Amino acid sequence: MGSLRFGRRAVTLEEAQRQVLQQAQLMKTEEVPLEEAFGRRLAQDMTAHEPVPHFRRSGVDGYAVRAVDTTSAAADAPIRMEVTEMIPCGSVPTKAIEPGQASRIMTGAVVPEGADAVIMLEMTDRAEDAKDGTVGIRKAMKAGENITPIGQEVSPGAPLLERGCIIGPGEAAILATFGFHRVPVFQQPKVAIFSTGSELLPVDSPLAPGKIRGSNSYMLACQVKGAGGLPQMMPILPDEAEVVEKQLLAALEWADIVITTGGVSVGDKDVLVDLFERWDGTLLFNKVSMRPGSPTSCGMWHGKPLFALSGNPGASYVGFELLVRPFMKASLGANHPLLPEAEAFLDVDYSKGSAYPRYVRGTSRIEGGMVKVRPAGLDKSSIMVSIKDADCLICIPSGGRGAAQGEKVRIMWLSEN
Ligand SMILES: Nc1nc2c(c(=O)[nH]1)N[C@H]1C(S)=C(S)[C@@H](COP(=O)(O)OP(=O)(O)OC[C@H]3O[C@@H](n4cnc5c(N)ncnc54)[C@H](O)[C@@H]3O)O[C@H]1N2
Ligand code: MOO
Ligand SMILES: [Mg+2]
Repeated sequence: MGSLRFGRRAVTLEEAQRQVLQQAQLMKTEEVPLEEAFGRRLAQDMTAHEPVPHFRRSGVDGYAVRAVDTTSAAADAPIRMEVTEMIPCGSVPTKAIEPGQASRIMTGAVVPEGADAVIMLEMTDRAEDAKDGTVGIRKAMKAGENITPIGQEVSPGAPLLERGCIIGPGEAAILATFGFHRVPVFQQPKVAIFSTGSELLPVDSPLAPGKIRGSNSYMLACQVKGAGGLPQMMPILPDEAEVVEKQLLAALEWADIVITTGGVSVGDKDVLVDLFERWDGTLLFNKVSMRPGSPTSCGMWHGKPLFALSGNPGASYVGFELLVRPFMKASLGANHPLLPEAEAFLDVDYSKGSAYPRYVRGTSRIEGGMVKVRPAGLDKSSIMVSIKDADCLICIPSGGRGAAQGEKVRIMWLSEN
């Protein structure tokens, strides 16, 4: 049994996160069509090169007029104006508005020169009813009314999007508006996911005595995908250090990140510990003062990170959220790679003390404008079934007493990206 198995020095979670983030390098960039960029992270800041709108735009269907011509207009005293033309969306007015004139105009169309207000159709007499080509204006207009000035929404040179942002609906609309039909995005990290353990069966296997179906790879692949990576589920690894070394080295040839689960504690068969005894990589840490996932280890091997997560499903899930996701987010240019934090109130007593801070999978609800949280299920690192109910991690400080119902606690929001 090697020296790394026992007497490990635990680093705090914050220290582990700092070390992991220090290793993160920005992914290379690529250009993809806008419609393929949804959910990806933008690889450069975007700035407006045009104003929006780029012409004076009518906000209503009606008539473009000079406000000064309408000062004495009223519902019972319409002013008749000569209608010069009809301006639909997408075309350009051909006539400037002179005193006493109006142009029929549609929402989104270009307001003609000379006009400084657009009166809604409902405030006019139907021009069609007048045989003389005039329209009755029944309301006094103010200058600027119902006209969006050039650049009101965005002026040229204004910042539009920051590098690292996720391209969602709002971002897609901005990119389309400004004609970015090819978008610079960060390449998605390729993540090799290995489960270790001779007890693990493929998911299509019937159960056998002492064996279980491996679920961590599937769970982690989902997490990787949500975090913007390309997961590759690898064959289940046996508890043999030479085989594990060979397989991981092969994966490091093409993967940007390698994740293993299991075999990282103090058991005789905990094969990742054996690997760390014999490899030529650099161990960053092999113990974190947190529950679950205290044996979580991380090292750099051939310039790539190897995250060795605990085998227990709860520990594996939390280890990914607290260490792997931040690394991935940082590699993809996110400004805030760590899980966002908030304050919440405990809905129930949590009496389990711990030598290490706990990151309890929690379910939140809003009551009276306050966030209330409770453990998503039985809080044991071996419990898998409640992971689906967690929307946050409840941070319980170390110490013997846990935390009482009603107590204010720090939480970290879990999200899909
Ligand atoms: N004497 C001690 N025993 C343990 C300690 C300790 O400090 N001293 N630490 C405990 C803690 S904490 C954890 S967490 C686990 C960590 O175990 P490993 O990371 O070595 O994981 P395994 O031993 O391989 O498996 C643990 C558990 O998880 C199941 N497992 C593993 N892989 C999968 C998978 N892909 N899908 C589903 N379930 C999986 C495995 O069957 C075991 O039941 O060690 C404690 N023990
Ligand atoms: O610290 Mo272990 O990873 O929870 O049971
Ligand atoms: Mg073990």
